[in-house]
Amino acid sequence: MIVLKLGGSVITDKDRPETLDGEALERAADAVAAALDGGVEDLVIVHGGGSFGHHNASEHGVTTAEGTRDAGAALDIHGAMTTLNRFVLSRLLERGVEAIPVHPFSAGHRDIEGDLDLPTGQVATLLAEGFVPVLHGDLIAHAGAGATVVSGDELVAELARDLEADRIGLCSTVPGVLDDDDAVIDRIAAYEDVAGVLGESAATDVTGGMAAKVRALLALEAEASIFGLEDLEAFLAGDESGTTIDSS
Ligand SMILES: Nc1ncnc2c1ncn2[C@@H]1O[C@H](COP(=O)(O)OP(=O)(O)OP(=O)(O)O)[C@@H](O)[C@H]1O
Ligand SMILES: C=C(C)CCOP(=O)(O)O
Repeated sequence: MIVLKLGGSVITDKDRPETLDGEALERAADAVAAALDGGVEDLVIVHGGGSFGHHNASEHGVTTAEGTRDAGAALDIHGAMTTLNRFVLSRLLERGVEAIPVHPFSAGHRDIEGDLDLPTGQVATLLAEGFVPVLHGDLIAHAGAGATVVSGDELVAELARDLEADRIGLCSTVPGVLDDDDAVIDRIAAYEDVAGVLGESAATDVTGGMAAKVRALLALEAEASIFGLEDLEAFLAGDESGTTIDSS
């Protein structure tokens, strides 16, 4: 079973509010369709927000920790994400991928500590029935805070743990985690080893950029990869690509 995140920075133009990167999304959808034709069976896709969601959340002052109790603001942020989700689904459906949306806002919650609880029975059942579930970064009910943002990276980690994923990949706009000289770091085993080079996203982003990604993946028992769009096909074919995160 593969859990794949299509980063919002890849499939949108993250600097322009609510703008797709149509060409990149088509390339990603082509790679997914080719992998399924080539024998990949169980695939869960999660996509991020990019220029959908982050701008709206930022305008309303909402992050993964700062919530809102304003239903209008909540709908604005969630609505931007479901709009992007429809675009992603339509590109996959056009290619014969049996893609089905799963909206985290209607499924999960955070407790008072901010810990995420995401039921995955519906995802497992959709997989068993031959569908490709497509989740997305979203808002989520948060005890004591109203509704906060849940990033696609957190969802990937939760799904990978619960469904015991064999492979975990984050496709982003960079070819991997980069060092001070912009070279791809092959392997990361501990946060302290790379803390100095990890930063936020260069664009508007409320979920912590590369630093949050590495943290979320290091908390997993299984290995995970961070790579660019040019390596998506290779990752889906089983190759090692970009940066491998492995804390074991
Ligand atoms: N050491 C680093 N190596 C690579 N990228 C880094 C590093 N430090 C910070 N970054 C930033 O992190 C960004 C990737 O994180 P970002 O959260 O934007 O990606 P994404 O998951 O693809 O998008 P989204 O969060 O919208 O889904 C890069 O574009 C870069 O600006
Ligand atoms: C900003 C929202 C609503 C979701 C962000 O998800 P991410 O792009 O995976 O961090």
